[in-house]
Amino acid sequence: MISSDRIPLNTINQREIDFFDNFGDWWSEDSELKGLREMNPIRVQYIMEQIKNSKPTLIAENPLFTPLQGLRIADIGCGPGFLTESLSRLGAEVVGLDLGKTNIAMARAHANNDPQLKNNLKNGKLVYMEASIETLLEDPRCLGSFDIVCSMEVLEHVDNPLEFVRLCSSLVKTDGHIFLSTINRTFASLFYMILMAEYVLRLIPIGTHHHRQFINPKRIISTLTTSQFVIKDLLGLKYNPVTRTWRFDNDTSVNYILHAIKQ
Ligand SMILES: C[S@@+](CC[C@H](N)C(=O)[O-])C[C@H]1O[C@@H](n2cnc3c(N)ncnc32)[C@H](O)[C@@H]1O
Ligand SMILES: [Mg+2]
Repeated sequence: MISSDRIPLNTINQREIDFFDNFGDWWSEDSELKGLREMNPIRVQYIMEQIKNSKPTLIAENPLFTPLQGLRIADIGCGPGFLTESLSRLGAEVVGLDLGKTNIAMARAHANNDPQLKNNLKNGKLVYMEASIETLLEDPRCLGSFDIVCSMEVLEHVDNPLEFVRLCSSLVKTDGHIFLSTINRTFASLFYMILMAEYVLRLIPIGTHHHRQFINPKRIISTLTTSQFVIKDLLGLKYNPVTRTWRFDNDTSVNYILHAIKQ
């Protein structure tokens, strides 16, 4: 697939997929997973700022407020489509892919409630696929075919996450972008993301995260660098449980997001 001289590692962790496929309506205000939706504005802001800073010409100048028009984006592990919908509204052609059957059904149903997104679904500018990245890559036309690949809060839920990063990176065009967000493997992430967020503040369901699956950004950076990417940015994300909002922070010891460009 990526290189014919090596056997690809399995990245699918069925237990994780089943876990995320059983949360009812993630879009609801009372969803136990509403924290992910609350994270969406800062991700969209990050993606737009990073693209503008590194390649202003990618942002289309047009009167329809669709600055991502003309770009092809893959959102891997899209859940019920929080980021996917935003990118579609901004004018991109987006493929949202997730192995959760209920998540993909929820994503399609939610998009069908909005006239613009419904139209995008109808004309194939917004596509949801119940599939793994491995399945997507079985179509050789997908290799190097996306301007932007995003995978947000997924790496800590797959097996062999660095293989998953390599698979994501193989979808990106030369000069294209990859955006990844996940959780660092530190004492701080054990304290904040598991003890505090799951057990004390009950911000996310107990059992959502496993510390051994958290990843140091250096490992992702090194994988991307050996896959011909130049790292453009690595930034921490901090959550305020009182205002229920996220902000950027230089501290990457818990949540972080990164951006790289393929050479
Ligand atoms: C924490 S959720 C993140 C959802 C979305 N990216 C967001 O941030 O709003 C993780 C998602 O990854 C999906 N997932 C986990 N492993 C996957 C895999 N190997 N292939 C596709 N999707 C996967 C799960 O089904 C789940 O929807
Ligand atoms: Mg997570």
